[in-house]
Amino acid sequence: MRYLTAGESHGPQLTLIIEGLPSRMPFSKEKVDHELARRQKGYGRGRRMQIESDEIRILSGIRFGKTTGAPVALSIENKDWKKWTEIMGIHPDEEKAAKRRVSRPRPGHADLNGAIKYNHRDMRDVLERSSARETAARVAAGAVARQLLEYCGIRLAGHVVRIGSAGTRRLAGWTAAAIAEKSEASPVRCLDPEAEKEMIRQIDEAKQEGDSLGGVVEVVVENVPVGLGSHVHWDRKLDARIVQAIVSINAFKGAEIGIGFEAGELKGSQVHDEILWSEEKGFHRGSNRLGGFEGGMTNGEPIVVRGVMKPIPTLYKPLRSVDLDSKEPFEASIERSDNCAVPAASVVAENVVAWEVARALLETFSSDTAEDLLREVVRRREEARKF
Ligand SMILES: Cc1cc2nc3c(=O)[nH]c(=O)nc-3n(C[C@H](O)[C@H](O)[C@H](O)COP(=O)(O)O)c2cc1C
Ligand SMILES: C=C(O[C@@H]1CC(C(=O)O)=C[C@@H](OP(=O)(O)O)[C@H]1O)C(=O)O
Repeated sequence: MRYLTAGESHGPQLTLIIEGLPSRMPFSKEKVDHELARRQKGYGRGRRMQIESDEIRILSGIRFGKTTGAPVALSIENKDWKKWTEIMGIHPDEEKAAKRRVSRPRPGHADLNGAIKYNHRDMRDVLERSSARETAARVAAGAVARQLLEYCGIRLAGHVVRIGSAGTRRLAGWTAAAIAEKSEASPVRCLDPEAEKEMIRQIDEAKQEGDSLGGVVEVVVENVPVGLGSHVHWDRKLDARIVQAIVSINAFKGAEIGIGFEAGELKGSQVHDEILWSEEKGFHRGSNRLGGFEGGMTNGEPIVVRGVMKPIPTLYKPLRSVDLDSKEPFEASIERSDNCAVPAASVVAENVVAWEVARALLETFSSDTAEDLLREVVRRREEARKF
C-alpha cells in the first residue's frame, strides 16, 4: 500500500492518491473529516486555521461506503486560495506576484536550501510545498488506514507529553480508549491537568514574547498482532519505519520507541521486558519498556512511540537572515503564524503511525479483500496465543 500527495499551501487544493487498499473495507468520510478537524485544533494555532474547515471530497475508489480495491483519490480544498490566485500564478498577475516575491529566507525553514537546490529566485516556489499544510493530506491517508486497523480490532491514540519545560510522567496502565477520551478534552491534548495548565501558561508567555514553543508527543497502538515488520532486512523493520514516518512530519527532529533514549542511561536488567506465559494470554511480556518491538517486529505489547517537535521557526520576534538579492542582513518577521502546533502535530503523528502499521499489516497478511485480511489477523492472534 502506498500514497502520494500533491498541493501547495495556498494553491486550490491538496490531492491524495492511495493505492493498494483491499476491497470491501468499510469507508467513512465522517471519520476522515473527524481526523482533519482534530488536526486543525489545539491551543497555539494561528489565524489560518480560522479560515480553513478541512473536509475530503471523494473522487474515486469508494462505492456505497466501501473500498472497491481501485486507487482511492481524495481532495481537500484550501479556502484561503481565493485570496492567492494572482500570486500563485493560476490567474497570473505578474505585478502583484513580483511585489509578493519572497527574497528573504526564514531561518528554520526550507526556503534557502530549496532555493539553491531548485534554482528559484522566488522562495515562494519552495515554501508553498514545504509548509505543514501538506500534513492535512497525510492525516487523511492515516485516517483511511486507521479504518483498516479498526476493522482488524487495532486501536490507536495520541497525546502531548511535553510543551517547553512542562511535561508529564510516563504512562502506566492507560488504554488507547482512555488516552483518546482524556486528550480530546484538553486544549493541549495533555492527560495531566497540572501539566496542561503549565503548558498553556508557557504557550501564552512565549506568544507575548513573540516567541514559539516545541514539545514531545506520544502515540500508543493497542491489540497489534505479533510479527508485523521483520528482522530479516533493514527496510522491513517496522520500528525503523515508524521513526522515519514521525521524523518526516514538518519540524520533527527525533523519535524514540518505548523508553528510547532513556535506555542509554540504564542497565540491561532495567530495560528488557521479561517473557511470561499464561494459559489465558499465551506468551507475553512482564513490562513494555521496549515499546512493543524486538528485532524490528511487533511482540504483541502496545506500540509506544514518541516524537519531538522543534519550536515553530517563524517568529514575531525577528531572527537575523540575509536577503537573496542585496546580500544585506535583515530581521525576519511575519504576518501570521502558529506559535505552538504541538497539539495539532500529535494528531499528525497518530495518523502517520496508523499508516505505517496498516501498511505492515497488509505486507504481513497480503489480502485482496478486507474480509481475508481480518481472517488472517484473527488466525495469527490465535496461533500466537497457542504457540
Ligand atoms: C501542524 C504543523 C503546523 C505548523 N505551523 C507552522 C507555522 O504556522 N509557522 C511556521 O513557521 N512553521 C510551522 N510548522 C513547521 C514548519 O512547517 C517546518 O518547521 C518547516 O517546514 C521546516 O521543516 P523542518 O522543521 O522539518 O526542517 C508547522 C508544523 C506542523 C507539523
Ligand atoms: C496551513 C496550515 O498550517 C500552516 C503551516 C505553516 C508552515 O510554515 O508550515 C505556516 C502557516 O501557514 P500560513 O502562512 O498560510 O498561515 C500555517 O497556517 C495547516 O496546518 O493546515
